[in-house]
Amino acid sequence: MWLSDLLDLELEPTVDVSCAKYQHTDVLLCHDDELEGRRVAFILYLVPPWQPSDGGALDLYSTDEHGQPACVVKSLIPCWNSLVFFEVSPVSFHQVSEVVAEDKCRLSLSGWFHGPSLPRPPRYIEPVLPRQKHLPRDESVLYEWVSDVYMNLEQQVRVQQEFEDSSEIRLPNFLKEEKLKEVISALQLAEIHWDRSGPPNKRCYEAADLRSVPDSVRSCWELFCSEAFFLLLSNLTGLKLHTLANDPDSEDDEEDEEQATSTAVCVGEIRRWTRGCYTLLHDSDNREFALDLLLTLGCSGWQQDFGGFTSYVAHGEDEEVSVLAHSSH
Ligand SMILES: O=C(O)CCC(=O)C(=O)O
Ligand SMILES: [Fe+2]
Repeated sequence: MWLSDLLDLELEPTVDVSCAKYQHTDVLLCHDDELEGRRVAFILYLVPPWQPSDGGALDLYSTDEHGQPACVVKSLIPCWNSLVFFEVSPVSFHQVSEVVAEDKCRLSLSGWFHGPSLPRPPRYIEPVLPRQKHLPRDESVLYEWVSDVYMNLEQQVRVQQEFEDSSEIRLPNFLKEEKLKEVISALQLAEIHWDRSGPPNKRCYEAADLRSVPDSVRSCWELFCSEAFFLLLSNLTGLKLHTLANDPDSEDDEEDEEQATSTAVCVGEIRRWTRGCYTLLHDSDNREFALDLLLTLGCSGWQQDFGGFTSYVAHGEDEEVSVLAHSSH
């Protein structure tokens, strides 16, 4: 009644409540709480004396012109027996920042009051990143960069078979050792301009401004975008990523002609992942076939519990279909 009067809205007599416990390293990433009928979110904190340096703040986000979360504009430090509530709306983005205190437990009772649903604005559709056709580079770029073993035709057939069986493959020692070293040290030494990627309800990591990367990094980048690399990838995967690639599935010329007009394109980024970085599953706006390629740099000695793995979930399913842990490259 009190809340209904205060907010001047009709609330249902029942309420959702649950108890949450956040401890060292726990976090709840940016979300808006929106679900049919949820109108007011509340949290009652049952915490020991809490400092901003303990983490675990309830961070509230501003939104941009597309209604997407932009930056944290308010951080509420939990406090014993204090009640926080806010209206759930398409712009009520918030997160619980990582608890960094090692020995404190952030306990809370939280839930939602329900009422008539509000009309929602249409979901924002992100523009797709510009894709590019391959760069005209002949196969000498492959001999310069790619380990000899992957240039061997028999080995390419073996890789292709394994890829076709499991839809994923890890190619250890893919780049020539000296080239890899060159790229890693250039990445470490150079003054690269890193931009934070968002919005935080979808992703949070840093991407290099390609204009600021040193030459060896740019050359490595161009390797992956090169015409010769598209052909190599076709051989390694059996996918027709280039008009000249063999396509074992198509025997008639008509199909070949059709595919010739739809040569693959590529898009990518040089990303830096540090503590607190993530990408979140979200409804993707355009469903398409794509080959994901990841080259991890500077991750030797990486261990499972460092995090930073990539997980794939099939559309409409809850379970992961595969998890790729990071290895040296
Ligand atoms: O515990 C908090 O401060 C917020 C929790 C929350 O946002 C949620 O459970 O949806
Ligand atoms: Fe929430």
